[in-house]
Amino acid sequence: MSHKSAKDFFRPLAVGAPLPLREIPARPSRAIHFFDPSNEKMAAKIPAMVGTVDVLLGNLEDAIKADNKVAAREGLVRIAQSTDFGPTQLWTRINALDSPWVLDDLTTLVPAIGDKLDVIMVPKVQGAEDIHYVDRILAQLEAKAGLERPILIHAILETARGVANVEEICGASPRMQGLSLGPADLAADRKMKTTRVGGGHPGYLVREDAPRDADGGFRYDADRFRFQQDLWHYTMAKMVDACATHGIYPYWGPFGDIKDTVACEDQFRNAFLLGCVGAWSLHPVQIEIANRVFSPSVEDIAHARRVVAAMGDGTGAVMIDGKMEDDASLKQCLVLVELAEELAAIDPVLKATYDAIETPEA
Ligand SMILES: CC(C)(COP(=O)(O)OP(=O)(O)OC[C@H]1O[C@@H](n2cnc3c(N)ncnc32)[C@H](O)[C@@H]1OP(=O)(O)O)[C@@H](O)C(=O)NCCC(=O)NCCSC(=O)C[C@H](O)C(=O)O
Ligand SMILES: [Mg+2]
Repeated sequence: MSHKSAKDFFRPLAVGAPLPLREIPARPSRAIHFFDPSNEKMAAKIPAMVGTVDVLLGNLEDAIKADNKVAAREGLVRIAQSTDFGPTQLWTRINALDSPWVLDDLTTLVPAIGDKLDVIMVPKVQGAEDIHYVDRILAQLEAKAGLERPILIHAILETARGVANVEEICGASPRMQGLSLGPADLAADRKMKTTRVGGGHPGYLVREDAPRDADGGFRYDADRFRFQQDLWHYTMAKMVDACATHGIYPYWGPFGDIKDTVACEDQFRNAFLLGCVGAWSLHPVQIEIANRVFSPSVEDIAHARRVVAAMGDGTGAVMIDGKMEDDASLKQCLVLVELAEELAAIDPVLKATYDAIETPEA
């Protein structure tokens, strides 16, 4: 595979297109809230959701009926043109690159609402070639529309080949903003034997060893603990490493069991702890879960600030509550403190909560 030279990497791909960004801005994106712009009831709710969610995403791909594809695209244009999004980002998910709709998605959206669109989510990305294709078209459309800032690209990791190529996907363009894990399509593509959208499976487990009976034989029929395992751990960790390597952002995707808010919270928290910055919300009830889970807790910030204060110039080692802290744990604490600062800048309630934490003297 041929790579661009370093000097060409940050050149615009079309004459007149905006300069690519050298750093992807760390904008809060705890919940990427999906809505169907062709669904009038849903669409009517969007203006009032501005400011309550970090990202509103007009979905054009799966979950939109084929007969409604054009209405969804036109609905998104209408909503974007008539709404002031304030601090909330506007994203869209375009149709798959091999679908009959994607070219019209791009050629309609960029001229009409390119100045309002922050990120375009591209589904079923297989390799760098898919990103290169969208990258060039976006540059041409941006140049034609006279846009002043580049629209970023977010890829969904939802094919086995995409997972195998995750590193080259992350590094394919300076437009790459992040990746989401799409568990439903990925399960199908891998021929996993599940029927769910995210979450675990009661059959994917590890069982406690069989106890022995008095004769030393094994009692295989005894009641034994079973521990459900995480179907997604490998892929999520691989995605997080690839994103961190390339300075872009990883996200958990959807959790389809809307009523099971407890398991949704678990799924989101696993993602948060492993390095993801957000997850998708499919229903209004999932926004609060994502906003809470992907914001550092008061306890974590209180502890992190203590470590920062105790570590002074950042070198050496100290004991806090019986635990050794050094520059490696300090760096972890700074991740949380910096995230809290970014979130406080857009969320006044969170700011008041973090401000109220007693901070130790340095
Ligand atoms: C999941 C839903 C179909 C549920 O809709 P519904 O049955 O209408 O739910 P409720 O009756 O509880 O709704 C209550 C009210 O809230 C409004 N509503 C519902 N969802 C949304 C929303 N996302 N945004 C805004 N408003 C919403 C309803 O209209 C009700 O309003 P009212 O009657 O006035 O009180 C539905 O939530 C839905 O379609 N969600 C989005 C689904 C989606 O986008 N799916 C695609 C992403 S997941 C995916 O693609 C898989 C992935 O790619 C992979 O491969 O893993
Ligand atoms: Mg999908």
